Amino acid sequence: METSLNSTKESLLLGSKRINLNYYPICPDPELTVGVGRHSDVSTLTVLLQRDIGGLYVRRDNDSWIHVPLANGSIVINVGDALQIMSNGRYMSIEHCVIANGSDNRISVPIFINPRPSDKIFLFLKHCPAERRPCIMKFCTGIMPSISSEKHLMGRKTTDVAKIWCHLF
Ligand SMILES: O=C(O)CCC(=O)C(=O)O
Ligand SMILES: [Fe+2]
Repeated sequence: METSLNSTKESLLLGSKRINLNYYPICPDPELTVGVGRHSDVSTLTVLLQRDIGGLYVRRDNDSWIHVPLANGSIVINVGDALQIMSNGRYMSIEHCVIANGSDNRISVPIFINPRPSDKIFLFLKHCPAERRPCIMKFCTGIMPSISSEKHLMGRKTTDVAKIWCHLF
């Protein structure tokens, strides 16, 4: 079956891209520092390139974390908060963190693929079974970076705060 891509939807999913270059200097006592604290990305998807050093952990449940295995030349794809919102939780954003390394410098290059800041994102209703009521109906992605600041998050995920904020729209 041939399906053509709707360019309006494409820009909602992938309309803006940002690349970060992360450098984590070697740390003699990694226990005493934080590489990157636990968070989920506000993106639709994040494409992550990392050197063969390791240190990226993803959360499995309340108490356990999985060290993302390193495969030569592989990339990691993280589901972000925007996709969680648009899919009404069918695809959940993944909480992750980075632990500093005791024996080598670490470099990573995340490419964040996002809706454009001016976009309002909705869940795609036709992909939402009738029995599952939407948690977040409409959401202006321009405010996501401010939600994800520590002040507003207070230990919660961006999507949890969005459930409260969305009532303002
Ligand atoms: O350095 C990494 O592997 C991940 C960095 C990260 O999670 C981020 O920049 O959002
Ligand atoms: Fe991240």
